[in-house]
Amino acid sequence: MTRARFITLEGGEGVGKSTQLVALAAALRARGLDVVETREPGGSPGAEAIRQLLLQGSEDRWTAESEALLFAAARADHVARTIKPALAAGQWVISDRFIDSSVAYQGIVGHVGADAVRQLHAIGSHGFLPDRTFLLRLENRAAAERARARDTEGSDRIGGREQAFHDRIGFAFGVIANEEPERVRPIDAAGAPEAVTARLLAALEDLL
Ligand SMILES: Nc1ncnc2c1ncn2[C@@H]1O[C@H](COP(=O)(O)OP(=O)(O)O)[C@@H](O)[C@H]1O
Ligand SMILES: Cc1cn([C@H]2C[C@H](O)[C@@H](COP(=O)(O)OP(=O)(O)O)O2)c(=O)[nH]c1=O
Repeated sequence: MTRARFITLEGGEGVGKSTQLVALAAALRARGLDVVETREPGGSPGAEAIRQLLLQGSEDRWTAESEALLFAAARADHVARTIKPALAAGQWVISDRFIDSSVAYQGIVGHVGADAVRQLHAIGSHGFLPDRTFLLRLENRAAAERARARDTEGSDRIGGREQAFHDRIGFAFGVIANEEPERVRPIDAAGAPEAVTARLLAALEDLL
C-alpha cells in the first residue's frame, strides 16, 4: 500500500476545480483509497469562520496585507486540524485550492509578493506542500463562461472582480507552474468533465 498523498487542484475561477475534486475523489475511492475532500479558504471549523471574513463584505474590506495574513491563518488551521491528521491516519487528501492560490492572488497579482506569501506559509504551516498540484488550464473566456453559468446569484468578494484581474491570475498560475514543474502539473481543463478526470488520473498514476 502506497502512503497517503496530499493533492491540490488550482486554477482561476470556473476552470472546473470543484467538479474535478468530486470526480477525482470518486475515482480514487473506486481504487480502494480512503479520500478526504476539502477546500480553501476553509476546510476546518476555524478556517471556515475565517472564510466568511474573507469572502463577504465590500471589496476594500481588507488591505492586501491583512487579506494575505487571513488566508495564511486559515491555511495554518486547515493544515494542523484537517490535512495532517487525515494523512497521518492513512487518508488521501484532495484540496480545492491551497498555497498556490495565495501566491497567485495575494502574492503575484495582489502585490504582497510571492516571497512574502511563501514566508507567511513557512511561519503558519511550516512550509507544508502538496505531493502534487494540478493546475487546471482553460482559455479565459471559456472559464468566465463556466463561472457565469454557475454564479447566477452573484459571485463573492474576490470572484466578482473584473475580467482583467482574472486574466492576470491565469498568468500568475503559469509563472508558478514554471517555477515548480516537479510538483505543479498543468492539465488541460477543456472538454467533457470525464475527459479532464481521465487526464488527472493519468498524471497521478506514478503516485498510486
Ligand atoms: N468540463 C466541463 N465542461 C463544461 N462545464 C463544466 C466542466 N467542468 C465544470 N463545469 C461547470 O462549470 C461551472 C464551474 O465549475 P466549477 O467546478 O465550479 O469550477 P471552479 O471550482 O474551478 O470555480 C460549474 O457550473 C460546472 O458544473
Ligand atoms: C485559497 C485562496 C483563495 N482565494 C480566492 C480565490 C477565489 O476568488 C476565492 C475562493 O472562492 P471559492 O468560491 O471557494 O472558489 P472558486 O471561485 O474557485 O470556486 O478566494 C485567494 O485569493 N487566495 C487564496 O489563498
